[in-house]
Parts: sequence; C-alpha cells; structure tokens
Amino acid sequence: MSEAPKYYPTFISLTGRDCLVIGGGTVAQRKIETLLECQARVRVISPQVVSRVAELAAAGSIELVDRGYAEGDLDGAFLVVSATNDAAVNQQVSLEAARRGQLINMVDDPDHSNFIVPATLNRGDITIAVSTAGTSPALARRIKHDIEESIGAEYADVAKLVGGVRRNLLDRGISISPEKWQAALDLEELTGLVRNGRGQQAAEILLTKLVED
Ligand SMILES: C[C@@]1(CC(=O)O)c2cc3[nH]c(cc4nc(cc5[nH]c(cc(n2)[C@H]1CCC(=O)O)[C@@](C)(CC(=O)O)[C@@H]5CCC(=O)O)C(CC(=O)O)=C4CCC(=O)O)c(CCC(=O)O)c3CC(=O)O
Ligand SMILES: NC(=O)C1=CN([C@@H]2O[C@H](COP(=O)(O)OP(=O)(O)OC[C@H]3O[C@@H](n4cnc5c(N)ncnc54)[C@H](O)[C@@H]3O)[C@@H](O)[C@H]2O)C=CC1
Repeated sequence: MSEAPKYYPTFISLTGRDCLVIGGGTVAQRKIETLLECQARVRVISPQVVSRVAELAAAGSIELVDRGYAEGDLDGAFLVVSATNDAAVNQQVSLEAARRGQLINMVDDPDHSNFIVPATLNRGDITIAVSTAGTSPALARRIKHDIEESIGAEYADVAKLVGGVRRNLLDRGISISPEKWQAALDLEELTGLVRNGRGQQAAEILLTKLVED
C-alpha cells in the first residue's frame, strides 16, 4: 500500500522575486546558488559567510547584509530559507514566516518548514527532482546521480525538438491524443538521432508518427 505523499510537488517561478536567506554557511551557499540559477533576487543576512557567498556579494549577484537576523527582516520576502547553525534563530525565523504566511524552508527542521528542496537534475527545459520527504537527503542525491546516468545531456535537445513539433501542431490546430503522444515518443530513437546530429530528421519522424492514422 502506498502512503499519501507528504508534499505537493510543484515548480515555482522565482524570476525577479525577492528571496531571503538567513545564514551564509555551506548549506546556505547551496540554497543561494539554486535560487540564483532560478533568477531570484537574493538577499543574505549573516554575520559571517563562506568565501563563495562573499564572492557572489562582491560580484553583485546577491545583496549581503552583514549582521545577525533581527525580527522584521522577512518583510517583503516571497520565500525564506533559514540556514543558520543556530536552531533557536532558525525557529524565530520560522515563526516570523508563519505569521506572515511566507514560504519557509528551515534547513534543520522539515516539520516546521512549509517547503523542502529536492535533489535536482537539469537537462535544458527538463528538470528531474527527487525528494525523500526529508527521510534521507543522501538517498535523494544518490537516486539523482543514478538518473543522471540514464538521462544524458542530449535530452535538452530532445525536449527542444519535441517542443518544436508540439508548437507546430498546435499552431496548425491539430490535436494529438495523449495515447498517440506516448506511442510516438520513442526515446531511444530520438536520443540516438540527436546524438548523431540528426535532430531535424528526428523531428520529422516524430511529426509523421503523430499525424499518421
Ligand atoms: C528536509 C530537507 C530540508 C531542505 O534543506 O530543503 C533537508 C534537511 C536536512 N538535510 C540534512 C543533511 C544532509 N543534506 C544533504 C544534502 C541535501 N539536502 C537536500 C535537501 C534537504 N535536506 C531537504 C529534504 C530533501 C528530501 O526530500 O530528501 C538536498 C537534496 C537539496 C539541497 O539542499 O539543495 C541536498 C542534496 C543536493 C544534491 O546533491 O543534489 C546531505 C548530503 C550531502 O550534502 O551530500 C546531508 C548529510 C547526509 C544526510 O543526513 O543524509 C539534515 C541533517 C543536518 C544535521 O545533521 O544537522 C537535515 C535536517 C533534518 O533532517 O532534520
Ligand atoms: N538541509 C540541509 O541540506 C542540511 C542542513 N544542515 C543543517 O544546516 C545547518 C547549517 O549548516 P552549515 O551551513 O554547514 O553551517 P555553517 O557553520 O557553515 O554556517 C552557519 C551560518 O549561520 C550563520 N549564522 C549564525 N547565527 C546567525 C544569526 N543569528 N543570523 C544570521 N546568520 C547566522 C553563520 O554566520 C554562518 O554563516 C546545520 O546546523 C545543520 O543543522 C546540515 C547539512 C545539510
């Protein structure tokens, strides 16, 4: 029997959103880098930071506030990550976030967080996220590595070409059933052609499979 999932898996757009990270250690650094990859506007509040975080601040990629957390710091933040090594501080941050109804990730207390961060793998527009609901982050990372081996870099181009074919059909007002899509998507064939630089041919083959009776 499968248990009910603890979390609702979703993908949130953070482009241009104000995101706040409290703490500037190694865990904060990982969260900051992921937020930056997602084009968030990142502010970090921490009295001390690891060298990579200092570099990001010097380069103007993040705003760094060089002091400890104070009540009121969460004002205006869309999303908050509390990543200090002080459990009491993380708790205060989570209480402030709860009062304001903000998205909050506490790196040391999933039970008082309203979102957690999965291990992710990107191939262009494809993102594969693995979560163990906090049961074992190391296991999430390991599963991600295993998937990485079978989903190669060429999948970024496969996504582009399949997206192009879909756009073409939508523009022509042709609708394809879900069953037909599944039957036509021969990933072994598509990845093979893309790897050999024959993306155009792959797109034509796919289009033919989709529109034929
Ligand atoms: C709940 C969650 C909240 C959150 O942080 O979002 C959380 C919580 C905690 N992590 C802890 C420890 C470790 N975390 C990692 C690594 C990652 N942790 C990540 C996510 C999450 N970690 C969320 C759940 C994800 C899920 O659904 O499973 C990843 C996937 C994503 C990311 O952080 O970006 C990233 C891998 C990125 C990648 O490589 O792909 C490693 C391994 C390593 O670094 O190699 C270790 C040590 C080994 C171990 O313990 O497993 C501790 C104990 C701290 C302590 O001992 O004090 C807590 C607190 C607790 O468990 O209470
Ligand atoms: N969720 C996850 O993926 C993981 C979580 N952890 C947890 O994350 C915590 C942090 O780990 P690290 O980054 O390795 O610690 P760290 O020691 O490298 O960094 C701690 C940071 O917190 C800052 N800080 C301390 N008090 C503060 C305050 N009052 N206001 C603002 N910033 C403050 C420090 O200046 C420092 O930058 C650990 O205590 C552990 O419980 C650890 C491993 C993985």
